[in-house]
Amino acid sequence: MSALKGHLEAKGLTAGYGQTRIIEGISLSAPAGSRIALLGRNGVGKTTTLASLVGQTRRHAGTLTLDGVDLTELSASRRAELGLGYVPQTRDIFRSLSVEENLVTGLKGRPRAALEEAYAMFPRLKERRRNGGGALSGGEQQMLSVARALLGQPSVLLLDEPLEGLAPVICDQLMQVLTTLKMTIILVEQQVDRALDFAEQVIFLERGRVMHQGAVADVRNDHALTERFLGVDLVEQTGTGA
Ligand SMILES: Nc1ncnc2c1ncn2[C@@H]1O[C@H](COP(=O)(O)OP(=O)(O)OP(=O)(O)O)[C@@H](O)[C@H]1O
Repeated sequence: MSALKGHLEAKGLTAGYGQTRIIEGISLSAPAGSRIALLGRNGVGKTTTLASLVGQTRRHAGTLTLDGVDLTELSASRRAELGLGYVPQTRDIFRSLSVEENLVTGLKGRPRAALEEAYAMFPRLKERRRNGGGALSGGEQQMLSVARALLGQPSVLLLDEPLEGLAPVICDQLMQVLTTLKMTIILVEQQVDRALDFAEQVIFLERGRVMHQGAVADVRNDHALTERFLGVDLVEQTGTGA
């Protein structure tokens, strides 16, 4: 059996939109199979970081490798083919296509029978497979967006605020599914508690830079860290303190 793939390594990534640099010198290492929460206050560059990893921003400096393969100069579509899966904050599903047609766009040449993987993961999508993407609830749209990314069999999955606007029970279901996945996952999420329950490592961003990378366990107990980078005292907020 081959070793687990999905070791993503960024070094000194500086990128933005046009001439504007939003992230500066981002270095991060996501070992194969690791789960990383990318956190920070609004506007610090979390979305831009994910978009830069998948090749959707303008790069000014830095390098990116996946399992030693240099992705730096590769297009977004080539990066996707090589294993980067992306679920953007906008859940970019096709509203005029049915659920099943949306899923088919994620197959990337795989046989249609692979759709059953998506339906097994999210039975709700099977029930709704003939419905238009635009007729789905927010939770169903998010399931569709995640399922479509997974059909491409990525070795790294980048998720941008997947829980935004979803009811708590749907958040529970989605996180439950994500927990079963055997791949590298980088999660941007405003629901910090859920992100920390899910991840092993945390990266804090501030003004487009990585300010801290460490184990979740250390972050949970460090009031100063969470207060500084998130503006919340997690220990107080969740009542898990002394
Ligand atoms: N397409 C764009 N063109 C120009 N500037 C942009 C664009 N998208 C984002 N920005 C700017 O980049 C900065 C970082 O935004 P980004 O969305 O990456 O942060 P974020 O940490 O994900 O924020 P949030 O938590 O609010 O989603 C912001 O100042 C934002 O205005």
